[in-house]
Amino acid sequence: MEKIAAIIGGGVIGGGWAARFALMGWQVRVFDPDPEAERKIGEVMANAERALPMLYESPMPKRGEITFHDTIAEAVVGATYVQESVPERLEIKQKVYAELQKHVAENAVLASSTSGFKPSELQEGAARPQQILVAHPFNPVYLLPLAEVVPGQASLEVIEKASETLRDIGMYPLHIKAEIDAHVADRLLEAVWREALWLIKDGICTTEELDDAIRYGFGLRWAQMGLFETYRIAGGEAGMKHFMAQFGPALKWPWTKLMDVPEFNNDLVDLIAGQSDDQSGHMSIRELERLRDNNLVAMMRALKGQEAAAGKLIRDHDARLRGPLADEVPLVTVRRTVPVDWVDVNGHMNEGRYGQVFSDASEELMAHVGADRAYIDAGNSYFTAETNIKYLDETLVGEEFFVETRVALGEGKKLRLLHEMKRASDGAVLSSCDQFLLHVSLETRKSCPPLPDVLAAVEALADKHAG
Ligand SMILES: NC(=O)C1=CN([C@@H]2O[C@H](COP(=O)(O)OP(=O)(O)OC[C@H]3O[C@@H](n4cnc5c(N)ncnc54)[C@H](O)[C@@H]3O)[C@@H](O)[C@H]2O)C=CC1
Ligand SMILES: C[N+](C)(C)CC(=O)CC(=O)[O-]
Repeated sequence: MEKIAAIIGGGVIGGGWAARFALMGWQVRVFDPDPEAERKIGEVMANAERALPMLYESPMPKRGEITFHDTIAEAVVGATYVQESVPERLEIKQKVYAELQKHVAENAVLASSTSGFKPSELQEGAARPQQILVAHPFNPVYLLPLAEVVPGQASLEVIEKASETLRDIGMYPLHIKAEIDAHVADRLLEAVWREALWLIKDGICTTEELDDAIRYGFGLRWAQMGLFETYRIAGGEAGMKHFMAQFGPALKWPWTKLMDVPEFNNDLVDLIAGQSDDQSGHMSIRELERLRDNNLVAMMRALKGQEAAAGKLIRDHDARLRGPLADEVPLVTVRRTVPVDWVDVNGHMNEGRYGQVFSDASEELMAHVGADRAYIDAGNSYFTAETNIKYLDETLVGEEFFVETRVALGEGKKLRLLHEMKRASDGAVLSSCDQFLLHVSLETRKSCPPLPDVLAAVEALADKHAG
């Protein structure tokens, strides 16, 4: 069944949702009265399609289309999931929900991106309050996985459907059971923001120094473990109890001004905006976005290797995206995008990564002939004895490519694979690899014939690929 999402409001956040849904294979229908909405979403999509596929080793789903519609009624046709991202004004949001509920399917999910409103405020006066909930995302929506799901009066069915949809597009639905203004994460962000405004206003540090205080230290810690696990470790062997005993009294010391808000006036705006211009004014917002996206991709890919938090989530999603190989000649064993962390000082994919690409291709082929994880765990495998890689053209960051693999020889314990790595946009051959493998027993660490089923599958492929 075609998956259809409607995006109501296509600004910074709606654009990010549209891009994530489309890149994950959903048809996306947008309503936004701004005549510039299509251009703006196009620009967000350009950044998103460069960055999001870099997170994955598996082929991405076939991209969905983004279409633009003149009314809410038209935009919600066929939608099972609607994400509202109109401005943070309660009266605008409530009007949008009244219109939505006249046209949308009764079993569709209506989710709001609101940063601060409680679901009960959105549900007030609605025809079907149980259909509405909050799914609060983080910018850039196409890369950051968290969505705070706050149900209020939403039914269990709607909560479950919303969570399932969010997981389908690679997100992490965090169910916040009680509703409060600004949910959980924005409460924390707002507290840090207020304290930061004081520090700048009082002349303690500049915007740049404050950013340094985060990005060289605790920001890195938070990205992988959050607050409480980090502080548990900081308590030493005695853990959290000792940490609290040591730092508890500081709660009463003047370490924080959080109860107090700096006066929001033009002087404060000019002070912060002026320092921010000095710090980052040499780059456009789009350039800053690309820098941010590269850093986020590299960090999340590193966490993927450690199976930590967001990294583990993406790794598991990767596994769900990976299907069996299509039975075609030649076999397409790899389809992916060159991520930022694979590029070297020459600005192209480093030669070491080609080895990884062809190793991934042969692993896929092995799984295809039955030499999969279970086969290896049972004590049999193939070892590579020789590879000859030719680098034929440059492969650049963000480029999509695929690998075609042929079995050139499949006799007894010998397996010879010919791989060709091709650019997806024009089919140009970027690299080739002639790889010779030997079947081995993992017990004796010596070569031996494959088990009969694997040998038969290898021989069948060699026949199919002959010539
Ligand atoms: N900007 C951020 O960092 C984040 C914002 N949010 C939330 O997302 C929502 C949207 O915020 P942004 O995207 O930042 O705002 P934005 O101003 O960039 O986008 C709002 C869009 O809604 C459109 N719009 C206005 N009235 C509309 C209507 N009646 N029907 C359909 N579209 C309409 C506008 O033309 C505009 O394109 C807000 O609720 C905000 O709290 C959530 C997470 C982060
Ligand atoms: C500033 N903000 C309240 C709109 C921020 C958010 O809601 C989440 C984010 O992306 O930081």
